[in-house]
Amino acid sequence: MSHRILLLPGDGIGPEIVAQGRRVLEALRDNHGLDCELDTAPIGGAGYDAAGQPLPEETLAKAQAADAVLLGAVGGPRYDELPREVRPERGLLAIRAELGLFGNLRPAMLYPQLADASALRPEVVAGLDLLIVRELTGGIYFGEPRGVRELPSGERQGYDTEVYSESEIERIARLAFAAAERRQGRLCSVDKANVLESSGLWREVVERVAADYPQIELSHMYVDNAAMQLVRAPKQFDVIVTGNMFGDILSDCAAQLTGSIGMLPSASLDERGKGLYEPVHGSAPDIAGQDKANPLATILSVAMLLRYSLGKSEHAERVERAVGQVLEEGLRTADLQGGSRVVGTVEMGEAVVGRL
Ligand SMILES: NC(=O)C1=CN([C@@H]2O[C@H](COP(=O)(O)OP(=O)(O)OC[C@H]3O[C@@H](n4cnc5c(N)ncnc54)[C@H](O)[C@@H]3O)[C@@H](O)[C@H]2O)C=CC1
Ligand SMILES: CC(C)CC(=O)C(=O)O
Ligand SMILES: [Mg+2]
Repeated sequence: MSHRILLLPGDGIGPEIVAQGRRVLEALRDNHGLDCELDTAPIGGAGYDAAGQPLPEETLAKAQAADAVLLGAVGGPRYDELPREVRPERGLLAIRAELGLFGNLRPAMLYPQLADASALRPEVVAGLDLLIVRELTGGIYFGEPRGVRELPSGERQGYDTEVYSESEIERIARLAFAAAERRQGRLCSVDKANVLESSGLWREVVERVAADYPQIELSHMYVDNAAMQLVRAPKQFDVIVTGNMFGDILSDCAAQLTGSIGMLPSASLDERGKGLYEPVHGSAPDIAGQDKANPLATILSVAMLLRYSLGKSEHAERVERAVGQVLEEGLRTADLQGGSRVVGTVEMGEAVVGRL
């Protein structure tokens, strides 16, 4: 059966890095028996330019029909003056919501070849392998009401709402407990239950779900401490489960432990395991169009796509081994310290394809 994969390059460095992800998929198709059909559609600022909406209807229809989606990144200064409803980032939030992608898996793993590139001392990060499970379609990024209102004094006030229902918390908790079962059996739930009502309920529901997973060691941590612990002693974590905004912030923080945000892939899954795959980083306008972006987070997202949505673990491992090999050979994009040769986006992609 041919797998339909939709590519959504987006904005900024998005087209450059997705082009390298595409080459990997094409090489697997042409030389390693991966039966797939690739299609492309605009999203984010590119969607706005093409169709006046950050998530054009045709793009959504293609994504719904696809077996898996690979996305680059959206956003950039060109679009910052647009009304908020049509900003590129709204297109990303909308596709996550429309596809029901509530479960965002963000592994942060240190390739041993990058021990020198980590922001932390080698002995603190050696062997680092943690997984952040971020709730992706609820919380303050989606909560209503939101907006800017005028107070009686004439002053304007901006407001957003953090909301989580029991069912939303329960399904992300189950996904995280199941992930912990397949890993080292430790789950840390991160919240701000000392202050927020929504976090109080979060903690209560996670505790309730824990009764079904007696073999998992569950702990709770406030998000401010979790940010500190991630940079103090990250290996204490196996799986972290948290809400949308806390997970967004903590995963950028975890990126630095692995050497660069250009190394972090992600999978966003629906209830049936259908998914959208994207690097954790954004559209990096500061380096867009300069052949400087690290394509490895996108290429590692291709590996996650192969594993989770296509059930092709052998192909996924082939991609991950190829990434390890180019790092072993000393190739580095400019965001990564160390190595013996700095290469651009295209050359890094070519090198991975060459090692497949
Ligand atoms: N998933 C998405 O599409 C996301 C989009 N954004 C959007 O991206 C735009 C820029 O946001 P920023 O806050 O600057 O975050 P960013 O992640 O785009 O960039 C932060 C820093 O990391 C660097 N960086 C990011 N990816 C890299 C890569 N692959 N290789 C080398 N260096 C890389 C950038 O050059 C920059 O210095 C904004 O419009 C923002 O809304 C931000 C985060 C996620
Ligand atoms: C534009 C944001 C909604 C996306 C983001 O920062 C993320 O998902 O990591
Ligand atoms: Mg983010």
